[in-house]
Amino acid sequence: MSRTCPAVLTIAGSDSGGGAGIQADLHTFAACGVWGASAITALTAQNTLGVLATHTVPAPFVRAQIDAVMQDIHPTVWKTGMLATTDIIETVAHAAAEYAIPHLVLDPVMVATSGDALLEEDAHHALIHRLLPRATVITPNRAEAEALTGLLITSLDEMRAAARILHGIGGAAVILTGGHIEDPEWRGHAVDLFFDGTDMYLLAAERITTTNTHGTGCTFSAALAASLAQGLPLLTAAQHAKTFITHALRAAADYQLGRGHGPAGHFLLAQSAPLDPSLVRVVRLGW
Ligand SMILES: Nc1ncnc2c1ncn2[C@@H]1O[C@H](COP(=O)(O)OP(=O)(O)OP(=O)(O)O)[C@@H](O)[C@H]1O
Ligand SMILES: Cc1ncc(COP(=O)(O)O)c(N)n1
Repeated sequence: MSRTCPAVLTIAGSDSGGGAGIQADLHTFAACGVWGASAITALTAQNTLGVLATHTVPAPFVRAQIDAVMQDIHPTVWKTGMLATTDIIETVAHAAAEYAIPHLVLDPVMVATSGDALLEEDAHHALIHRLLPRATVITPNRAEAEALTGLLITSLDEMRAAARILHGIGGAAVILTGGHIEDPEWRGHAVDLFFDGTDMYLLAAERITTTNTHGTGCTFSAALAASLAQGLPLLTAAQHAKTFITHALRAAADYQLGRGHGPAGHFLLAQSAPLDPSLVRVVRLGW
């Protein structure tokens, strides 16, 4: 008897260096044991030092890729990364509505670690008003949450305020990732904030000392999408994603790939011990 294979569709940009975007997503899906299909929104000529050039895919061709995957492979979870333009955002929002996709993980990619723009300025409005209302969960980092809310976010309290605003905009759950935030009470930890409109939790794990952080946000949200495709509830999926990225950053801490920010070690995970969920502390907060 044949088994169903959990599958995720990532709709994102290609990183020629392999550390972020579509490539990070597919590495992560494979490491998490789910099938990864892809619809590419843009080609970036990129390495660990930065983005040298971008070539955007026309929106109808993004739609053609989505249709080809959906009419045959039927992934139940979509994950979006670099969407580049308003046209592509609107195309993805339409398609998500037409296919009544059960879970959409929206990683609101705007700017690369290197500082290069990955989303047109005038596309922020479409991201908030067209796609966010279709999402199950949005996974902004500090800079993205600041751009979407207008708040300055330097502490856990400000993360909580931003999560409440973001939830209020589109009704999606929020996981505000705190790789670039150091709350004084949580020194030495990388802390993410989870808010689904009912419960607020903090997810904390050791902060790994490494410059190999390229694609960290993509990897976290891809692991989240993979866990949803495997049927885990959202908070459990978030815990798994946090465990996965902590292991992947640990695995990457002592190797060198490129001269800039090297990638997380998705592939090294397969060579080491199984994931240890006790690495992540989950603390319930009032809101
Ligand atoms: N140095 C670190 N040690 C441990 N975990 C980290 C570290 N940096 C980031 N993380 C974790 O990685 C995930 C993504 O975090 P982050 O907020 O850095 O996303 P991002 O800014 O989109 O990533 P990127 O650096 O790729 O742009 C979160 O779970 C965060 O807590
Ligand atoms: C195609 C693509 N998608 C996403 C990112 C963000 O990743 P990071 O913030 O680590 O640069 C990127 N650099 N390139």
